[in-house]
Amino acid sequence: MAILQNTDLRILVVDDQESVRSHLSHELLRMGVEQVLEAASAEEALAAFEQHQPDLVLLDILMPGNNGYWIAERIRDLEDGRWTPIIFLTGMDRDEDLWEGIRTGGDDYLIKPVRATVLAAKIRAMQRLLAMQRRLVAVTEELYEANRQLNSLIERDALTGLVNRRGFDRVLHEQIRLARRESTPLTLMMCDIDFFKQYNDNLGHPEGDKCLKAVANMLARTCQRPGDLACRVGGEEFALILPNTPRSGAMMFARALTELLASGKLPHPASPVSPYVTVSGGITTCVPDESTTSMGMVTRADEALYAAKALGRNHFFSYELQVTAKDHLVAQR
Ligand SMILES: Nc1nc2c(ncn2[C@@H]2O[C@H](COP(=O)(O)OP(=O)(O)OP(=O)(O)O)[C@@H](O)[C@H]2O)c(=O)[nH]1
Repeated sequence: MAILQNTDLRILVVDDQESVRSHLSHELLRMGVEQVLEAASAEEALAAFEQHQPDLVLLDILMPGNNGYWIAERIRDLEDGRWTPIIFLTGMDRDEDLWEGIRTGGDDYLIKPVRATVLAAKIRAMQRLLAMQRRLVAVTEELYEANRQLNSLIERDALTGLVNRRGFDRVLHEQIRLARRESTPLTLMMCDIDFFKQYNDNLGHPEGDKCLKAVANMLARTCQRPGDLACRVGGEEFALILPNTPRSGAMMFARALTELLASGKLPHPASPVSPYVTVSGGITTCVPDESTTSMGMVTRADEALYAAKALGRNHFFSYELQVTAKDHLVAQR
């Protein structure tokens, strides 16, 4: 009669004696175990363990070659965050043997001959522990995923969907470290919608929100490489973190953004500089060294943005560019 319930259990029986293995297999199947695997040596046991990942192992101790203690230790090494119950089934009845069995990784220790009901009870107890352990793993994974989602929400701007100031601070810090380690150029671009106050005053706050979303969308579209990141760092202020981007690349980026905005033709009836929405941008590029900080880069980009505004807005400005680009890009020094 099947005395074990819900036994989709796969059990590995390790014993060098064929008669013991087949007797145990027969008993286990009679109890209701779904599948029994047999191994006659340490090598066979480990191969079967790796290939079939049994739910439980019944392990003899005295065998030619490596013994059961050795197998238990290897099994514990092979488990990667998992836990497989191991029950020793042996004729060795000294307390020291039992101690060694538990020490090397066994979870229980039974002395042969073992009555079927006792074995079934022990397996049942292990099944319960196994179910708890699996639930714990599942809950840990759920928690990890929930935490990941929470973190990404915390770093997201609700209106535009871009990374917010908090995420910007973290990523910029990380990218400075990375660029310093790899000696690669890092570009930071701070952008600001021109005369946005007038936009709001003229068309109303809801339209202002739509405009912010549209500009955010364009910024995100301009970020084409996987490392590029568009962020909303303030009301109508955006930042772009562009790893591995030298000054020439920063200039191309600014041009692409300006062209995208120009083609978008978002009406801005209150703007003194254009009938359409424009942005100004401050750019800084460097190969970070020990003295480079997030705050230093942001300050430098902000100063460049201020200069771009002073030049009449609808400009990108960098203190570090060597050449003057046509139209909207201005370089100095
Ligand atoms: N619609 C909307 N407006 C916002 C939001 N956050 C900030 N603003 C507005 O953005 C405007 C920013 O104004 P200013 O800092 O004077 O900037 P500006 O008018 O663009 O001037 P310049 O940058 O010098 O061209 C303010 O009117 C804010 O109310 C938002 O989430 N939605």
